[in-house]
Amino acid sequence: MNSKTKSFTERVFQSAAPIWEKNHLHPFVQGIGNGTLPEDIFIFYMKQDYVYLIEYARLFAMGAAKANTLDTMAKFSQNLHETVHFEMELHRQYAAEFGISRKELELTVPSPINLAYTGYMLNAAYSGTLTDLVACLLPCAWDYREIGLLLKAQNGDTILSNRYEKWIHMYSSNEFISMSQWLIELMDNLTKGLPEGELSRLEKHFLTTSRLEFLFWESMYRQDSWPI
Ligand SMILES: Cc1ncc(CN)c(N)n1
Repeated sequence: MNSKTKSFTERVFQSAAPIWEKNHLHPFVQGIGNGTLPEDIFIFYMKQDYVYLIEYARLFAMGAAKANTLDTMAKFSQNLHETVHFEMELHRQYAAEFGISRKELELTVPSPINLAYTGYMLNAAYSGTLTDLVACLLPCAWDYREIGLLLKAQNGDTILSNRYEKWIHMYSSNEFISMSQWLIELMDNLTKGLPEGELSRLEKHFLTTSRLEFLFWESMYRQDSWPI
C-alpha cells in the first residue's frame, strides 16, 4: 500500500509499532497479564492513573466543546461519562479492596511523568484543533485496547484466578473496544485530505503520547515520585 492510499491511522499504527511493542513487553504490563506484578506497584499505579484519568476525561469534555457535529459532540460526552463512571469505577473498586478511600485516590499528587503526559495533551488540545486533541488521546485508548486483548489472548483461562482480572476485563471489553474504534474512525475522517505538513504534526502528537505511555509504565514500575 503506498502513502497516498494509507489512512492516517494505518500510517501511525506502523510508525508507532516499535514503541507499542516496548509497551506490550514491559514488565509492568506482562506482570498484570500473569498476575505477578507486586501489589504495592499496582496500588501506586492505580492512584496515579486515577488522577491521570481526571485530565483524560477533561480532554473528552474539550472534544465535546470543539466538536464539529452534534453526533461527535454526543459521542465525546458519552466517552466522558464512561470514563468517569465506568473506567474510574474500576480504580475505585481496586482502591476499596486495598483499603484506600475515594478521597485519598482523588488527592493523589501527580508524579512528574504523569504531569508531563497530561500537560502535553492539554496544551495541544487547548491551543490546537479537534484533530490535535484526538491525535494526542488516541494512543491512550487504542494501545490500552491492544494491551487488554493481548493479555487476554496470552493468558487464557489463568486470567480467572489473576488478581488483576478486572483490569484485563475492562480493557478488552466490548465497550472499551468500541470507544477506541470510534476514535480511530473519527481520526481518519478528520485527517482525510489534509496536507502533509499537518499530517506530520499530528503524527508527532501520536508518537509523543505513545512514548509518554511507555514512560508512564516505566515510572509506575519504579514508583517514581518527586525527588524533592
Ligand atoms: C496512562 C493511561 N493511558 C491510557 C489509559 C486508558 N484510558 C489509562 N487508564 N491510563
